[in-house]
Amino acid sequence: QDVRADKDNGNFLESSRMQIDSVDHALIQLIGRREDIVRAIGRYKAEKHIAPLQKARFNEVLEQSIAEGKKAGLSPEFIKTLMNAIHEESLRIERDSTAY
Ligand SMILES: C=C(O[C@@H]1C=C(C(=O)O)C=C[C@H]1O)C(=O)O
Repeated sequence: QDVRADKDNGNFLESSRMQIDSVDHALIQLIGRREDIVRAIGRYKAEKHIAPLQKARFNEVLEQSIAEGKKAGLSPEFIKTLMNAIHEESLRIERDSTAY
């Protein structure tokens, strides 16, 4: 059962959840911005006949993200899961971009 207003006298939960909603909003906007760039790369690659998947580049992205995650107290396993999910979406978008 979810804890709501009755047990949240100082509104700690409510205000913390508002902060989470705001961070989530920013997170989604940022991922959208990232994928806009990917879409442009996808169009460029289609024109030049370059494959969407670039393993060496993605490994670089992964390593950089794992290092950044470490500074932010996030586990390498979590960063790998997160970045792999984002990368999957990138590849989907790039394959779509060839249609434009
Ligand atoms: C965006 C690119 O295309 C793909 C997507 C990547 C990403 O989302 O970071 C990285 C490498 C590629 O597999 C790229 O080649 O840079």
